[in-house]
This record gives sequence, C-alpha cells and structure tokens, in this order.
Amino acid sequence: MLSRLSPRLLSSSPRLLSSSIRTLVNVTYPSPSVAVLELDRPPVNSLSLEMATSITSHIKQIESDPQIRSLILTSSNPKIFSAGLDITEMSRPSKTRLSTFWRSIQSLFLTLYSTRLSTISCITGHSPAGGCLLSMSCDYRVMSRNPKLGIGLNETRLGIAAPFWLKDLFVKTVGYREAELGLSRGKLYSPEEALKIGLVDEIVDGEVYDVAVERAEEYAEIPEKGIVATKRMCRGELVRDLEGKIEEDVGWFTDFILEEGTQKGIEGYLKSLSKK
Ligand SMILES: CC/C=C\CC/C=C/CC(=O)SCCNC(=O)CCNC(=O)[C@H](O)C(C)(C)COP(=O)(O)OP(=O)(O)OC[C@H]1O[C@@H](n2cnc3c(N)ncnc32)[C@H](O)[C@@H]1OP(=O)(O)O
Repeated sequence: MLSRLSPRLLSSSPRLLSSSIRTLVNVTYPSPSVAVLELDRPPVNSLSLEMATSITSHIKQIESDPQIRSLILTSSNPKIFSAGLDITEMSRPSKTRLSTFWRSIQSLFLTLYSTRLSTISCITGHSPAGGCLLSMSCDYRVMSRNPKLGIGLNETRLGIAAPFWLKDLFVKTVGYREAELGLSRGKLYSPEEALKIGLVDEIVDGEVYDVAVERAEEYAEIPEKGIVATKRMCRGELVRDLEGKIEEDVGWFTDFILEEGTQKGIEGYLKSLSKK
C-alpha cells in the first residue's frame, strides 16, 4: 500500500497514515526541498528489523523525488532520539532472524550514509549506540543543549562490541584517540562534551527543530552536483569497505551475539533496564 503513495501524498495525510497502517515513521515536508523523517516507534524508537526496514524504504522513497534536496531525521519523542538497536532482537533470537535483522541495520546505515540527500540529524533526546549511529550517518548534527542527554557508543556496557564499520565511522567523526577512549568505556557524552569532540556540530537552547530546518534549507541551496560528488569522495571508502564485507560482518555479528556469555550479558542488561 505504501509504495503506491507518492511522498507528497504522505506529507498531506500523516495522521491518516499513522492511524491506518503502522509505518513506524512519519514523513512531512516543511518546505519544497526539505523532507522530515520522524522516528515514531514508542516507547524509545529502538531499531527492530521492521523499524530499520521502514526507515530505509522511506529514505529511498524520499530520495526518488528530485525536488527534495535535504532530509531531517528526528524523533516523535522529545526525550529520546533513538535508544539504539532493539535489544530484544539480540536476546535468544533464532539465527535466521538475527542475520536478517543485522542485514537490515547494515542496509539502513549504507542507505543513510550514502544518500544523495543532505541529511541533518535533529537530536532532541537521548541518542545511545544505534541512535548515535543514525546521527553520525547524517551530514550535520544539531542537538538540544539539555545536559541530562547522552550521545555515544555504549556497546561495551552491554558486553558487546561495535562492528568495524561503526568503529571506523566513530574514528572518522571524533578522531582515533577519542574514539578508542569512548568505545572502550562505552561513554555517553553530554551535548557540551559532544560538541567539543565534534560528535555534534551545534547545540541549541531553544527549538532544535527550527534550527534543523534552517540548516536543511542552507544545504538545499548548495548546487547538487558539487555537494553529492564531495559526499561520495568523503564517504565512499567506508561504504566500499562494508559492501565488500557484508557476509563476513553478518557472520561476525551472529557468532558474537549467539555466544552464551554474550546472551547472559544481554539478559542482565535488559533486566537492569526494566528494573529502573
Ligand atoms: C557483536 C556485536 C556487534 C554489534 C553490536 C551491535 C550494536 C549495538 C548497538 C545498540 O544500539 S545496542 C542498544 C544500546 N542501547 C541502550 O543501551 C539504551 C538503553 N536504554 C536506555 O538507556 C533508556 O531506556 C533510555 C535512556 C533510552 C530511555 O530511558 P527512559 O525514558 O527512562 O525509558 P526506560 O528505560 O524506562 O525504557 C522504556 C522501555 O523501553 C525499553 N528499552 C529501552 N531501550 C531499549 C532498547 N534499546 N531496546 C529494547 N527495549 C528498550 C525498556 O526496557 C523499557 O521497557 P519496559 O518493558 O520496562 O517498559
């Protein structure tokens, strides 16, 4: 049903769509060249197989409209951008589901990171692990100044490790030493700290969404050919690295997650979350 609707129609009837079919995201158009993709999977926008697949297919749909130049990624939950991967996908899963799940995450990353669209991450709330991956995959990151918020890669706290391409993305974003420190300690950075290390580009006191729209419009004014070629030059290497190792990465992920020790760690982490 979704594929028969044009992106413009999506924008005109978001309420109708979210009540009739569960797309897990809402798409709106604040101006003719800017689209907004709002993550909408309560309670915490965690990335399940269905959520990752939906985001990817909506990005592709938006991308297919030549009038759209910029995409803002944001959340319907003002306190949480995304809690990262849906941890329940990694708890006692079947090997088949786990492989498909991981492929959906790889595909989401490759689609968002290499889209021709200029992407602005509008981070109004917490953005741990997979949430930070989504943010780092964008071209520009704007975050609310709220000191209680955290952004970073906390995988080690769950007893797991970030895959090589996420580690590489982090190194490219914040530099080698900071990445090594942040990854090993599973550190979540406050907005001020994130700004200092280049994990976000701007922090905002007031309406972070308004600033994101402004930046999206600024990007949309830059001639497309040059900006797309530049993006390809900056990002091509990491895209090719992962594309050349898709199967190896799926194998590494599934083996690591299915180990009994990892499973115990994930179970303990899930329990600690629900006890809070
Ligand atoms: C070999 C390994 C290879 C690759 C590694 C894969 C890479 C993994 C990256 C990841 O993304 S792993 C996920 C990491 N995410 C987190 O650690 C975030 C955990 N969540 C939180 O810290 C908090 O929930 C929050 C700060 C995001 C929000 O706090 P709050 O508003 O107080 O909500 P609750 O904690 O009460 O959560 C509500 C509800 O949602 C459940 N939940 C939270 N996060 C997740 C999640 N990521 N996946 C699944 N479910 C999650 C939480 O358990 C609560 O459920 P209830 O049933 O108790 O209501």
